[in-house]
Amino acid sequence: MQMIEDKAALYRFQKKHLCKVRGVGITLDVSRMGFPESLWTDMSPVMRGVFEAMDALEGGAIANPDEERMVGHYWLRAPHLAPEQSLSDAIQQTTNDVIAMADAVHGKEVVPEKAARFTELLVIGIGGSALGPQLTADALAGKRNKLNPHFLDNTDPDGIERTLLGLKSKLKSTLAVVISKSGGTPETRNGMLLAKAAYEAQGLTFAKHAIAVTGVGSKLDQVAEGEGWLRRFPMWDWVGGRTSLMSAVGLVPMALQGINVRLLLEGAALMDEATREPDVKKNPAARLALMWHFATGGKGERQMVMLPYKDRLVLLSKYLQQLVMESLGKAQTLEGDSTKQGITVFGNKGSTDQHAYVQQLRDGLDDFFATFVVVMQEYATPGKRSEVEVEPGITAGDYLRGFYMGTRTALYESGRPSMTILLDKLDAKSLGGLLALYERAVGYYATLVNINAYHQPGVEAGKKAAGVVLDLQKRAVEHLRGVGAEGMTVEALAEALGATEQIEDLTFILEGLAANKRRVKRVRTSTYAALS
Ligand SMILES: O=P(O)(O)OC[C@H]1O[C@](O)(CO)[C@@H](O)[C@@H]1O
Repeated sequence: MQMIEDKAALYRFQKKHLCKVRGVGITLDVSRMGFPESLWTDMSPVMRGVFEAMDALEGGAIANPDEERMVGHYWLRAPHLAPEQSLSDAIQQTTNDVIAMADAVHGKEVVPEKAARFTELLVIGIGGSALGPQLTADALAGKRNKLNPHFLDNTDPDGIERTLLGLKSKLKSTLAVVISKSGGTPETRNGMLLAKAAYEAQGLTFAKHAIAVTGVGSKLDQVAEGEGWLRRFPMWDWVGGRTSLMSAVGLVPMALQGINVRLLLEGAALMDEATREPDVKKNPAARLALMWHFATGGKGERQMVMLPYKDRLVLLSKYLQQLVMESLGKAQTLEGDSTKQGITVFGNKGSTDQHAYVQQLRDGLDDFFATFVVVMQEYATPGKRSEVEVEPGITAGDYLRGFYMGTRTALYESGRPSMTILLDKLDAKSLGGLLALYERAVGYYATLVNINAYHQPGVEAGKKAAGVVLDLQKRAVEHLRGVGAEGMTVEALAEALGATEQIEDLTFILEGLAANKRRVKRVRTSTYAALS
């Protein structure tokens, strides 16, 4: 990495290369990335093609060729840019409907079956249908939420039970929002069915407490319609799960919690305007993508370590993990040639990480670049508290900024690249801007390395394989039922089911059922029988 030893020269370099988006209060500082000054000019011709591809995408091209879909998340915050009037109308109508619905819930026009008002919000979804709402719920929570958010984002029965038990006496005043673009994701379906059972166990009708966000006509949509749920909001095939926060997927939970969704959309729209700038030096998303490209050699050679110095942003790295890794982790170029692409993302929060993995970042493997996310204003309303001084003239917040600066310097001194994203303050507008910045940087980077950022074929492979395993379980249990108390060895069972190649899976299935005292017991080593 190209270092600038002289502090005054480094300061001049930093000032020269700062990129500010004033309307959203976000500044990108790439001065510690160790790049040559010629990079912007060298990459400008390549970036022209990248900008053209983005223009085409925003204009409604089939930018996701494998799924033959348009890619329209930028229209969600600028509906007038959608390529068809019907799409603009649908976006505007949905946003208005979501806000009106949340107002009706807050104003007690929509009330639960057996309680005076809704006070809790149970969001059921996974991946792109959970990570954004989880991030915003934590980052933008007010002193008092209009509805308090809770999440079911897995098919772990213990995790689900824990959340539902936590809600127990409040379930009657809990509004469940089930979110699934496809409407067929098993984890979400399972969470919904377990939640439904909990409502019913308390004599409550789930439908009178439930809202669906899903594709029109999906399995979930049919269930919601058939059972007469409170509301259904649409999700469109031209919005990817990992970029769906600004569709009904994110707007419904955010609006119900009491977050100003219009401000979030405004921040994203402002960032979109700034990142459409064709001059690389003035375009923060282009700079970000180029920094990733420079740092990783365009081959993912370094990992992206996210270090937000803000507790409220602790979920940012999880959110970006999906956005970046599901988008960029690809095996084929756009032409179908073999490649191995991706950038590994991890992180937690500063300065907490100082006491965990920063030791390795400073002294160990040189295989990453750090991204510090720093929020200048400590509280939403500065100057309104009498601050505790932890040392004469020094507060906890001073320490937080001090640790950021200290860690940045320590990394630089050991030749480790880092960049900083500085937020003037954290609110719906700046968070909308920050997420829009990453969305576009991911899009630009994908074009730089010539891949489709908008599909996820690898995930589908795992889902199919899980389906095969569950089918094997059903057949195994059925067969053991006909065998009697003496049971069968796993080898004999595999033979009988014509599944000798799946004997490892079969063993794990039987062990899992026996461990949970469900349907199967182990009678001897490697021998199982059906539970009577
Ligand atoms: O919203 P859905 O269709 O339930 O999908 C949830 C998530 O599953 C994925 O397809 C990956 O399994 C993500 O891309 C998506 O965000």
